[in-house]
Amino acid sequence: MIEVRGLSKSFGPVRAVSELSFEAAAGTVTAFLGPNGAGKTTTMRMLLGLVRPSAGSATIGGRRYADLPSPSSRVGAVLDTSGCHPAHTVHDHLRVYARMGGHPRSRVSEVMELTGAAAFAGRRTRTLSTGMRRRVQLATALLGDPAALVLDEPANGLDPEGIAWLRGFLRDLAGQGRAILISSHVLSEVEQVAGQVVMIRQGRLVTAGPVSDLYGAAAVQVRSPQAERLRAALRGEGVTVEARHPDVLRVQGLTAPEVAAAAARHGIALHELTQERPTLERAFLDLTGGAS
Ligand SMILES: Nc1ncnc2c1ncn2[C@@H]1O[C@H](COP(=O)(O)OP(=O)(O)OP(=O)(O)O)[C@@H](O)[C@H]1O
Repeated sequence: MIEVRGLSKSFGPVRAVSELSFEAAAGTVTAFLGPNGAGKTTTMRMLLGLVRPSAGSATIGGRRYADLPSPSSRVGAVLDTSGCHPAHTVHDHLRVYARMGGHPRSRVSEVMELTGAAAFAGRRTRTLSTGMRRRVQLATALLGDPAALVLDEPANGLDPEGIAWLRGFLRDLAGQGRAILISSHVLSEVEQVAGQVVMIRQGRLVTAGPVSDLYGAAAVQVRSPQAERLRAALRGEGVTVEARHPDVLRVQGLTAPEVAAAAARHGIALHELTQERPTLERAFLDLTGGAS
């Protein structure tokens, strides 16, 4: 399990991370979300022992990175800066990292097969596309078969096919019982793969919980030729109904099935019923009650 407790980091006057606490459990993909500059990379770098916290702790399996025996067998990481020697082939690169981590040579071909990097094993790393590079980074992270993965914006630069592959891959890895923490500033990129979300803004926690909670706050859009009657039928505590058009309402505080059930009870025809997919910004606004 990946655990962050009361974690803070200041760079001079900049408070990058502020009293942050959350965990990423085994067997789950946890999305670490926040706008640019929110403190995601700094938090991940503290987890990986690359930045020293000003206060608090960041642990993997109960230990700080620096105290982990054979760290690459405990946690695999993909950071934007994870470099490859440009003249090395993919195969050479993985062999070097396997040797450094004390992992058996047989792992090299295993991780190449797992990530699809086997298809370009002989290519020099400087000639790789972004998508290929991501696969090599993931292969490197998996050399030690770690129970935890910390991936900073792993979908960055991937095309839709690459993103779809990554989703399936991360789901499989989590299904094997690993704790996976992935950062992103795009909710749609991670909502289909993550079970849990941790949202931060300006270094502070906004919310942590199941990804489905985000939709609790999301609105439902409904089109009906009897919109005014529907609006009256939906009236209730905690429900906000806003007319978008003469025949379109945006409803907050009810789920799509609840809106459909209310319409059915009153014999009101519906022509369209859509659960809005919140953008990260929208979810932030809903969750923070509109405070930005
Ligand atoms: N080494 C550093 N020195 C000074 N300030 C830093 C340093 N690293 C990060 N910061 C600052 O800390 C804050 C958080 O940055 P961080 O890179 O952790 O955010 P992020 O959520 O990963 O953003 P992004 O999505 O843009 O990658 C920013 O204000 C950034 O400018």
